[in-house]
Amino acid sequence: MPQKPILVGIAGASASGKSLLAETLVEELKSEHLSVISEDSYYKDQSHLSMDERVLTNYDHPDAIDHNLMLQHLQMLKQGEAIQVPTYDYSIHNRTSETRTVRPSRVVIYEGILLFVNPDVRKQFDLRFYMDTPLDICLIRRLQRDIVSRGRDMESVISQYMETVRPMFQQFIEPSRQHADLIIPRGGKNRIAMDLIKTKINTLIN
Ligand SMILES: Nc1ncnc2c1ncn2[C@@H]1O[C@H](COP(=O)(O)OP(=O)(O)O)[C@@H](O)[C@H]1O
Ligand SMILES: O=c1ccn([C@@H]2O[C@H](COP(=O)(O)O)[C@@H](O)[C@H]2O)c(=O)[nH]1
Repeated sequence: MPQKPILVGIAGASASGKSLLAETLVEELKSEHLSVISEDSYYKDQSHLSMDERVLTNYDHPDAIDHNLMLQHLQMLKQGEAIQVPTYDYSIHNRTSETRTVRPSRVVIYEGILLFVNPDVRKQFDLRFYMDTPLDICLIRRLQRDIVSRGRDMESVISQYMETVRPMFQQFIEPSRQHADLIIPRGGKNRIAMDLIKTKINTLIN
């Protein structure tokens, strides 16, 4: 009988601490039981566009993400099947030619800004968490992270933030918090929230 994993979704603004929460759960729970997948892996292929055109894509709009493929993957995991997750390179704003095999571990965590916007996708998650970190803190963290790790400069991070990141947060991401089971204030270092989530996941695993 194939294993049917528990699917966990962590949504919230960019740089709200979604990845940190997911990574901390992997560290603190038995890691062989957990896999983490980023929604960013599902950005649509942009090989047909030049670099100048890719820079203009609105990466915070639901249309930028292949939620059909994500839905198919979530359903496959539920049936105990392994999936081939695309890999994404932020420095070229495109998928690479590689994929990553993810097997249906006991718990599969998806983290991403737009996970709860599409009704078919969000209903696949058994547990839905929303990181409720103040936007000014997210912006400061995003500036640091994107310059250090995603090959960006300050001017491009700020202009993208004003043109798309903030308006799309207000239009799509913030309203999607109503679909969460648990709202997590202060982000990925909220010890009490972390312990509650670990207890819940342990109960479901055992
Ligand atoms: N509670 C926190 N305190 C300090 N730094 C944090 C906290 N949460 C996240 N960070 C840092 O902020 C940046 C963005 O966090 P990350 O988890 O990558 O956000 P997301 O996955 O939501 O985009 C990272 O550099 C991370 O280490
Ligand atoms: O090519 C790209 C792809 C995405 N982005 C930005 O990434 C964030 C989502 O990732 P988080 O890890 O949740 O921050 C989104 O706000 C996009 O604007 C990008 O800049 N370039």
